[in-house]
Amino acid sequence: MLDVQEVTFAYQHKNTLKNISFSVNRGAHTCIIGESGCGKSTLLKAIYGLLDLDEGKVFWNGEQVLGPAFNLVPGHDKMKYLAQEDHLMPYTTVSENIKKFLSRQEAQWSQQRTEELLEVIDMTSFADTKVKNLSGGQKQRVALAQVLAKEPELLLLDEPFNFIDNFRKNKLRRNLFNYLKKQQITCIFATHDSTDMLGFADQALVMKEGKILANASPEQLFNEPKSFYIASLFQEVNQISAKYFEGFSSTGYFLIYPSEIKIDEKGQLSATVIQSYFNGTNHFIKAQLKQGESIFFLESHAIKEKEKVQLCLPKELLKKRLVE
Ligand SMILES: Nc1ncnc2c1ncn2[C@@H]1O[C@H](COP(=O)(O)OP(=O)(O)OP(=O)(O)O)[C@@H](O)[C@H]1O
Repeated sequence: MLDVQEVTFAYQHKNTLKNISFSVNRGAHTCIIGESGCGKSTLLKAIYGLLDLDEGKVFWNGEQVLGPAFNLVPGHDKMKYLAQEDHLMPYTTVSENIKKFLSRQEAQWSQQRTEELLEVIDMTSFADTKVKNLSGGQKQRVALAQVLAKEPELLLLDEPFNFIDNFRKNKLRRNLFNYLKKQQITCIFATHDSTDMLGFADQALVMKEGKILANASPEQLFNEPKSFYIASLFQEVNQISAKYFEGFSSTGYFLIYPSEIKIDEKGQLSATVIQSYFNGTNHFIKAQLKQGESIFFLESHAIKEKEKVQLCLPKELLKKRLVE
């Protein structure tokens, strides 16, 4: 189990991590999500022991993880950390790059493990290709296989899919997280992408300006976001004043996703359509409420500019999406 206790850290004088505490159970997958610069990479480095903390402690299975001031070789030996930049050997093949990191060297075992990891990263056909001839996304996948090769107990991944195209990303995410669950490897990964979080994390930590704003399951964060910042991690969200609805306070607002709003002649809100954007499955419609604010919703067909619509927000959602 990982136990992070009241960790505070500053690069110069500005605190980058502020009083961070959380724990992760063995085999669980935890995602750290938040806007650029909020401290995700710094938190991963703190967990791995690459930083000397100003305050607080990190424990892995009861043993304290110490920073570089106490460790000749920074980084905990039961963990592996994959940074955003890779350290591959460009003039050797993909297979050799993976083999070099295997914990044992017997030929047959080593060959089997390499083949297994090539499958996880979906690069079996590139086994004999030199790394210098790979694309950025392919290199990122080889770097991923290298950290898996060491059979870590805890895997720390910093934006592991950011150079990988959408087509490959889905398969890679499924392969990787299934492999980690099978091997009972605990994983903490930083991401900007809510799809990484929704489908593959058991627990999500939302960070903003060096603090943890929320620690919950991805479903809970999606269904009951406590702030506009949290809801916006998932998709463009509507922030609609509560004063337009009978029985609610005049200061609060509702957070409603575009897909949850329906056109209905008995709907509570009157709006005028401004523009329709085709997104492949639906049309994303921007409209203006009669009170002046913008509102976004989804429809199966495009709607002409200036057309008047009545919009309905499901009553059952209003209570749990009210932010005071
Ligand atoms: N080596 C460093 N020296 C000084 N400041 C740093 C250093 N590394 C990061 N920072 C600053 O610390 C803050 C947090 O950076 P960090 O890289 O942890 O954010 P992040 O959430 O991982 O961002 P991104 O999503 O863009 O990778 C930023 O303001 C950044 O400029």
